[in-house]
Amino acid sequence: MTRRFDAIIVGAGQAGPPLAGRLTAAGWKVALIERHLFGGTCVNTGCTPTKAMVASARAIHLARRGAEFGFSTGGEVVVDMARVQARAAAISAQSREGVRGWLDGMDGCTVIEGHARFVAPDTLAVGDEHVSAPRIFLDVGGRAVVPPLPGIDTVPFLTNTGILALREVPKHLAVIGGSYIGLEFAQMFRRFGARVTVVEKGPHLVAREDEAVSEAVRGIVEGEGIAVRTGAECITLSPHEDGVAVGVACTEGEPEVVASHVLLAVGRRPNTDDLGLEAAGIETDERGAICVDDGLATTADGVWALGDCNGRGAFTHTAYNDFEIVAANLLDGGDRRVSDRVSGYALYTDPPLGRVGMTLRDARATGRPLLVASRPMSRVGRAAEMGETRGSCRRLSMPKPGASSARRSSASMATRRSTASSTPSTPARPMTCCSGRCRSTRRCRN
Ligand SMILES: Cc1cc2nc3c(=O)[nH]c(=O)nc-3n(C[C@H](O)[C@H](O)[C@H](O)COP(=O)(O)OP(=O)(O)OC[C@H]3O[C@@H](n4cnc5c(N)ncnc54)[C@H](O)[C@@H]3O)c2cc1C
Ligand SMILES: NC(=O)c1ccc[n+]([C@@H]2O[C@H](COP(=O)([O-])OP(=O)(O)OC[C@H]3O[C@@H](n4cnc5c(N)ncnc54)[C@H](O)[C@@H]3O)[C@@H](O)[C@H]2O)c1
Repeated sequence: MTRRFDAIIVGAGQAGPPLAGRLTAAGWKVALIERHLFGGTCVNTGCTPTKAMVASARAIHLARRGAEFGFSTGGEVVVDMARVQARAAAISAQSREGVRGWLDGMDGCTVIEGHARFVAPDTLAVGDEHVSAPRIFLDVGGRAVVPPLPGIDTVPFLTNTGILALREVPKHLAVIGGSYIGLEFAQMFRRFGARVTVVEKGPHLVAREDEAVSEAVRGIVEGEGIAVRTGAECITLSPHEDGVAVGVACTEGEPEVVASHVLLAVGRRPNTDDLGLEAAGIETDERGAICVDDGLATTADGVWALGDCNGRGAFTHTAYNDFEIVAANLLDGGDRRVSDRVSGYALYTDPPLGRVGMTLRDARATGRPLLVASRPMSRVGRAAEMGETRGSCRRLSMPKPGASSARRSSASMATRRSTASSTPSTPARPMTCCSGRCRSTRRCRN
């Protein structure tokens, strides 16, 4: 039997539930299919538990700095990892139940639990059942990449999911990958009391940023006692009596790091390999990201892809903004485009790194005149009062072609007040449709 709806949404992550809300409010009959945890990555194994743990780590860090602020805790700060873990899990659970309750109570929304797979362009199978609709929205997210590092099959390792279940502080955590996930976990576990080594194959940490920003971040984490090994292009893993031997012999320094635990934080891949996309004629690029046009339509009529699975952003705020674009275009007669989005980035180390708009490197590459203003946090009065003088803030401005005053600007800052993660809607640089192979460019435009 096939159940018919006006629309089907696959995935209850960051874009699916709000889209269900808008569509049902417009009178559509909607099916929302989720195969695992409501709220998706962000709520269950991403933003929510990690930021809860970042908060524990920061409280612990501040307690250790008590003397500086004028108090004493009467001895060494003792970390109870099981309680840190339980606190984060409870905050996640509350959010997950909130998403589930919202969908269950949504008039016109049918929640179906199970793995969805296309069997025809307008039909998905979920277990023994078939559901069909003229409009289908994919919000299937992604999962941690596990690269074929030599020895990977011979040792235990963690990803962002497994590390959240640790109830004891690792003796020595080796973090492979020095970007968002790697650095957030590296700093929090260092503050929990672990020895931590970050192993990054590129020459810099957080390589999307300007070199000076990357080096400032490196200085901050090294200042807390985290060892950083960059340029580690030939990492090997092998069993060791004390855990895992991580070979980093290709760089200067010790050729091997022996860790009790290894975290892989080397990127994410979209959950598109088991969706039956070929049955609907939906194309993907070489990373498995679904090819979409500027309005997030896929290469199949009546199918859209939102969030991490379309490769056009990998943040909660970009997934949510995808929902806003699709809903505005379908329901409000809008003509919103992904290429109109100014990307905002936030790395929740402490101090956090926030950036909206271009890097200095990209701005310089335009060849246009630039105004650059920067200030170390050590020269900001409020930062000194808060004891938060690490890092700096910077603002870039460039005149619009033909305009006399500086109109476009970007800002990056590593400061306590840079934690906003919303995305402004002023024009940004153009983005390409797909990151690589796209057999059809019918819907792909810059
Ligand atoms: C450790 C970590 C920390 C992060 N921290 C931040 C942060 O601080 N700020 C930020 O902006 N971003 C952060 N992110 C990124 C953020 O979590 C993602 O960008 C966001 O969750 C993407 O939302 P989504 O809706 O695209 O996908 P997801 O949230 O991954 O949701 C996809 C859902 O689809 C379901 N699904 C998949 N396939 C199927 C199928 N075939 N049938 C049925 N259901 C299916 C999945 O079970 C899942 O529930 C973090 C990510 C990680 C891993
Ligand atoms: N604060 C946030 O908003 C936040 C937090 C966590 C995750 N996220 C999202 O999740 C995505 C994934 O994060 P991520 O940090 O895993 O990936 P990433 O793509 O941001 O960075 C991966 C890092 O691993 C390195 N790397 C790749 N292969 C390697 C190898 N074999 N050995 C050593 N290093 C290697 C890369 O050079 C890069 O520095 C991010 O792009 C981001 O969008 C966001």
